[in-house]
Amino acid sequence: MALERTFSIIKPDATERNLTGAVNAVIEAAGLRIVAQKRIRMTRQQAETFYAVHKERPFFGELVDFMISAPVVVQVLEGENAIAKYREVMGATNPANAAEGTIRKQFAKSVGENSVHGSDAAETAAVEIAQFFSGNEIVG
Ligand SMILES: Nc1ncnc2c1ncn2[C@@H]1O[C@H](COP(=O)(O)OP(=O)(O)OP(=O)(O)O)[C@@H](O)[C@H]1O
Repeated sequence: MALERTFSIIKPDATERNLTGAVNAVIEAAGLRIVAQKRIRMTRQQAETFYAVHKERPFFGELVDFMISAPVVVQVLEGENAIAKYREVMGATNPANAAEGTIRKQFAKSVGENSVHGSDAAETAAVEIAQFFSGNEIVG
């Protein structure tokens, strides 16, 4: 299986509680390599663009406000089957439904403040990576 890349965000609820390293430890223990990473404060426009697929959902405003409420860490993760593997490592969207050992089970506060994002498919991974990183910032 070829190496694959996925896009990850360590969300404001996690950066605020100083959990960046703890989340990264779970990522690395799962065999995923962090090939790009930066801490940023998302603009409202970046957050709205990133979550545009959810713009008709009732929680959209709350989601955008949350994503700009504190810094986030954006990342590119690389590994075999990285997209599916990271979704597994993150756990279910709602931490109440997340499996033991997953990032969301360990750290998420609620369905909204759920500590991490991970791309759901190869096409979205490519778009999301390109929204936040230029090619020379990714070092595999
Ligand atoms: N019912 C809800 N109330 C508040 N926020 C929600 C709700 N459902 C989803 N969200 C927020 O919107 C994000 C995107 O929802 P989606 O259903 O795509 O979940 P996901 O694919 O597990 O998460 P992500 O896209 O962040 O990896 C969730 O991670 C969460 O932060």
